[in-house]
Amino acid sequence: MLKIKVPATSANLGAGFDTLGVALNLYNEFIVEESDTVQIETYPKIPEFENPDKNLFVKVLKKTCEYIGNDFHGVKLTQKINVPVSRGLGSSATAIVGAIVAAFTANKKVLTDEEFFNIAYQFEPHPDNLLPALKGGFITACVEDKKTYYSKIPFPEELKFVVVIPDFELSTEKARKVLPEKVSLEDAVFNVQRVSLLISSLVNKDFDLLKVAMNDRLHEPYRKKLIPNFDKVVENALNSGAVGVSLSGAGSCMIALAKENFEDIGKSMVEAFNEVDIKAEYKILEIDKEGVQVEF
Ligand SMILES: Nc1ncnc2c1ncn2[C@@H]1O[C@H](COP(=O)(O)OP(=O)(O)OP(=O)(O)O)[C@@H](O)[C@H]1O
Ligand SMILES: N[C@@H](CCO)C(=O)O
Repeated sequence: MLKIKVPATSANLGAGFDTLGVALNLYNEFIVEESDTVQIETYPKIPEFENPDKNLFVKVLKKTCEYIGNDFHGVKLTQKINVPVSRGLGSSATAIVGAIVAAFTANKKVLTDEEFFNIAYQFEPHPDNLLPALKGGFITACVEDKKTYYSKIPFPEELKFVVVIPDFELSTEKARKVLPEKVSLEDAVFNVQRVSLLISSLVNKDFDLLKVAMNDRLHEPYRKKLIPNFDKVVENALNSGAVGVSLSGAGSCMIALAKENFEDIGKSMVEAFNEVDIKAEYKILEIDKEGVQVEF
């Protein structure tokens, strides 16, 4: 029996589109036991996830066994799901990372980064979610000539994340379809300037710069049409003391960075969604430094 615990992630942080990601202390747990058939239980119950042909964890587990060269006979999988699904908190990355690590651990194989990406990218081509889920912490990544390069960035202990979770799903697929194929040089420069400032202001603890540094022109202007009252959520969070706010991943969650007033910020973001008749809840989270954890 293996117990795999994988953290939620928040990709982008505004200007770091497809580049930056952070692991959060909210976890999905996957309990993996030997079986000759595929049996899946989810807590809370999500019938779609109990379908052996559709479950992402099982698909990745099968593919990884094939990659390793072992026949896949079945699995008894128990999922304890705490990461909201299709909300921009890396739920798919938890399943992909969990399954790859489970298969390598069960087969007593060492997982290299290259092997990890070879398998993981067949399911999700976004290192900004995959890497924090695997390694923990705050990570910047890029892919060049099919190779992934990444580096961990120290994250200031002073900051916490206030995440507002609206009561509607937004798949990454849908949120990518609204993006333009080309952007202007002006918008590209806008983001290069801000993502550089974002990293520097976090490392140097110049938190007053984050409000500007998290601004983005590559994805949020297009995606905010899918998030009712987006601007008001941002405004309320900043007025309640957040130092920066962005969409989390591809949405629908939004995430505020703050040193204090966490409850007020969370309530104010929920209120903005409630104004347009959308139920929402908030969570106050911290960075997860460890990434995926395995218990035998
Ligand atoms: N615990 C899980 N078990 C099996 N499949 C899952 C699980 N969690 C998520 N998935 C799969 O991942 C899909 C959601 O992935 P999607 O990339 O759209 O959103 P996300 O990962 O939550 O958000 P983002 O990528 O923006 O952070 C679900 O529809 C489901 O197919
Ligand atoms: N960087 C990705 C993360 C979602 O997987 C996006 O924003 O589409």
